[in-house]
Amino acid sequence: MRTMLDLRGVRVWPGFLSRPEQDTLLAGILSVMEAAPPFHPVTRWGKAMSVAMTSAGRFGWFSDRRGYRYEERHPSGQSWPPIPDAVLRVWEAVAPDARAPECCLINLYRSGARMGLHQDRDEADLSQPVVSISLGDEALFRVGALERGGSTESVWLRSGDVAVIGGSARLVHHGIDRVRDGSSDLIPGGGRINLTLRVVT
Ligand SMILES: O=C(O)CCC(=O)C(=O)O
Ligand SMILES: [Fe+2]
Repeated sequence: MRTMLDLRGVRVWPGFLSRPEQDTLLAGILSVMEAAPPFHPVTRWGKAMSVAMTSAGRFGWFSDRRGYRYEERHPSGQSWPPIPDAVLRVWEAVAPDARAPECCLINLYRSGARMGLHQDRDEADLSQPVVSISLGDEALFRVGALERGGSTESVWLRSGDVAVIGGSARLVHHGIDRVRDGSSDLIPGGGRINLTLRVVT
């Protein structure tokens, strides 16, 4: 029996993936990163994000001075690589009723990277969940409310944990306050990789 935590409606399964499963996922993601190298998107305000990103799937998440959006091509001009099968299996296991994911956003947190509180709202169909897979160093994940401000709750996400941001929690504010350097040996060069699978259209 798996345990599930409920964090303001965000469902978290600690230890969802075994170490061999994490290794398989990581191998697929490292080949995506070779074909579509991570880059630091720039926000509307002209500031580069501390998290490096790339994507797999039909769409990739992108930001520059024009704002946040999904793009069909990596900045190199090439289409994004396909989402690895092992990653799709996780989506099917935790979101069996959902449509097929169209984007796997790959967030690479090297030392000092963080992600401020935000909502995932660049997708057209908000009835579809966002599935998040954590690999590598532990990260302090903060979840707030649907509205801005108010109280928040945090949990450490560890390598192999899976979270689903869906249903009534689909638009909750969330972010990564900090990552514990050296807490995992999974990622070559250290750090954390988070995958978020999304239906975009
Ligand atoms: O890194 C994480 O665990 C969260 C990532 C996230 O919220 C996002 O990519 O929108
Ligand atoms: Fe998010």
